[in-house]
Amino acid sequence: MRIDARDIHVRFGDAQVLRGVALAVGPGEMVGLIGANGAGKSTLLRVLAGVQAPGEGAVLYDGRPSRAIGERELARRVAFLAQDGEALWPLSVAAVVALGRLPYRRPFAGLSAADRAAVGRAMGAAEVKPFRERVVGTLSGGERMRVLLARALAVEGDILLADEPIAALDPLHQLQVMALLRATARRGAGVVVVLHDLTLAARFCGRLVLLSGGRVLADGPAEAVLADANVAEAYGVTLARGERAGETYLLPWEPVAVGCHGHAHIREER
Ligand SMILES: Nc1ncnc2c1ncn2[C@@H]1O[C@H](COP(=O)(O)OP(=O)(O)OP(=O)(O)O)[C@@H](O)[C@H]1O
Repeated sequence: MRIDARDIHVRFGDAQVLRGVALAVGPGEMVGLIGANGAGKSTLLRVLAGVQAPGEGAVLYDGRPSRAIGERELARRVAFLAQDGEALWPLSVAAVVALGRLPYRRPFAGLSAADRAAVGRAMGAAEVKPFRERVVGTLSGGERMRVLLARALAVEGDILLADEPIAALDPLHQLQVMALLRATARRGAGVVVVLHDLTLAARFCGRLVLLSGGRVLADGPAEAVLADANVAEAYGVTLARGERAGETYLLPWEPVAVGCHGHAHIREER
């Protein structure tokens, strides 16, 4: 499925959060959505998921608006992992992951064999099987995040929208979840993942979309999107860059100096 957001405007009260954002994602694409705190990444993801209506603009799913597809069909095709899924419910891990199959189930019907297989695959991929019987509210933050990821994977949709899925994870699980998302894209899903880690964004995402000031400041391969000028404008920092085995790593280094006219400029390396 192709998801195509056109000229999206979102305003909350006086704050214009998105102003004319366009983003189209096709099957097999792994897109990293990046930008500073408050740049509008979660808002855009919610718009793509169909849970936040834009003030202006439209989101098309294979050329059709969500109302032409229907809520249930959309929920089967577009999986959404929200940022602050607190999930302190008194439910077992397996029951939470099974919620990902709700769009497939008939009212009051249990899990079908296909549902159980999808739940098993998702729990295996997100490595939550060891605590499948635990109550989800008793898990650590990172464990819980992997359970919510498993719930989104269990949907086995055409599109996976994941809002900061690695923010609470230890280094090994960060790498594993990024690899898992990339594998999901390689199997044909369109994946959009919100990230703050620019190294992992650059390494794992074939395409980055950088939001700043409510607009798309840059959209393309990591080398181009993470050019010094874009990073300075979007984040107000310089990056230190290094290379390992042909891949670049990037560290936030220092705030950009602000010139006398209020223009940010990057301090020369000494
Ligand atoms: N329901 C709302 N009501 C009012 N303001 C909102 C609402 N939702 C978001 N905002 C504001 O819109 C802006 C964008 O929020 P959003 O969550 O999309 O940012 P983000 O890029 O995901 O940020 P972060 O990196 O901090 O998660 C923020 O300034 C936020 O305070």
